[in-house]
Amino acid sequence: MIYTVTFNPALDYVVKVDHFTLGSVNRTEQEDIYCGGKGLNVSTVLATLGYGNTALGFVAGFTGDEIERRVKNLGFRSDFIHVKNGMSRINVKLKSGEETEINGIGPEITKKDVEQLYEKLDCLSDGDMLILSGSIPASINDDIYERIMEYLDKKGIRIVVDATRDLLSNVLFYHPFLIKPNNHELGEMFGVRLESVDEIIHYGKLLQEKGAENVLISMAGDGAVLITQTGEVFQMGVPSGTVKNSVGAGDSMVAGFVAGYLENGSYEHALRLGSAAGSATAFSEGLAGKEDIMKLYDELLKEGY
Ligand SMILES: Nc1ncnc2c1ncn2[C@@H]1O[C@H](COP(=O)(O)OP(=O)(O)OP(=O)(O)O)[C@@H](O)[C@H]1O
Ligand SMILES: O=P(O)(O)OC[C@@]1(O)O[C@H](CO)[C@@H](O)[C@@H]1O
Repeated sequence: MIYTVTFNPALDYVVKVDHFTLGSVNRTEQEDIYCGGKGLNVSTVLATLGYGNTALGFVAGFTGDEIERRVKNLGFRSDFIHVKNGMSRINVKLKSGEETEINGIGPEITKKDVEQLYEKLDCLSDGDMLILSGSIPASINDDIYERIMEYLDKKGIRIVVDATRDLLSNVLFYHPFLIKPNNHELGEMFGVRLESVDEIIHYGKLLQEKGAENVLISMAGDGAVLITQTGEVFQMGVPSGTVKNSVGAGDSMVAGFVAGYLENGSYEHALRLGSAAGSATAFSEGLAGKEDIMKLYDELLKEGY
C-alpha cells in the first residue's frame, strides 16, 4: 500500500491578474480552486498514474470539509483526522508575469490529534511506501517527520520525504528511501549557492552520506539529477512546452518517481516518469493528466534521456 501524509492540506486559490499592482484594487482575469497540500498532490498524481493510495492528514473547518469533499473525486482513499480549532488553509497562488504564493497558517493541531495519526500509522507494514510531504503547522514540533520515522523504523516501510531544511536534514539518520530537495533547498541546507551540476551532485552525495538512500534534486526548467543508492548518477533534461502553472510540479515528480519505481524497480524509468509528470504539471493549469505525462515521457525517451 502507498500512504501520503499532509499535515497542512489546503485549498489552492489560483488567480491570474494582469499587471498586479501592490496597494491598489486588482481584479482577476481567471480564478480556479484546487485541492492542495504537497501530500494530497502526490496522492492525486499517483492515482492518475493508476496507483491507488491512502491520504492521511489533518483537516478543519469549512475549508477542511471542502477539501474532503473534493478529494472523494480524485481517485484515492482519504482518512483524515478532524481537528477542532481553526480551519484548513486557503493558499493564494497569484499569477501576474511571475508566480507569487501566500500560504496560510492552518488549524491548531493538538498532541491528541497527533496521537490519532500514530494510531493510523500502526496499520502500515513491511513493503508499504509512506510519503511525508510539505510544511508542518506551527502548533506541532518541527521534529515530527523524524519522530514518525523513528516510530516506523525497522518495519520495512520505504519512506519518501519532501521537505526543507531541518525537517529534511533531521530525518536522514533514519535512511529515507528518497528525498527530493530542489537545487535551492539543497544549497540552503549547506549555506551555499549552487551554480553547477557538479556542485549539486557533490552536495547531494553529502546528504546520502548522512543516510538518504536515493537523492533526487529537482531544478525546475533545468531538469533534475538523481543519485541512487547503487552509486549511479543520472541527469535528466526537460521536454519542450509552455509553462502555465508550476505549482505542484515537485509533487508530481515525486508521484511519478514512486509510480515508475514501483512499476519495475528501474531508477532510470522512475526518474523519467517523475520528470515527465513534473513537466506535464508545469505545462498544465492544475495537476497533469496521464495522457500528458505519458506524451512527455515518450518525448524524453526520444531525446535520449
Ligand atoms: N519550467 C519548467 N519547464 C519544464 N519542466 C519543469 C519546469 N518546472 C518544473 N519542471 C519539472 O518539474 C520538476 C520539479 O520542479 P521543481 O524543481 O520546480 O520542484 P519544486 O521546487 O519542488 O516545485 P514546487 O514546490 O513548485 O512543487 C523539475 O525537475 C522538472 O522536471
Ligand atoms: O506550505 P507548504 O506545505 O510548504 O506548501 C503548500 C503548497 O504550496 O504546496 C503545494 C505545491 O507543492 C500546493 O498545493 C500548496 O499550496
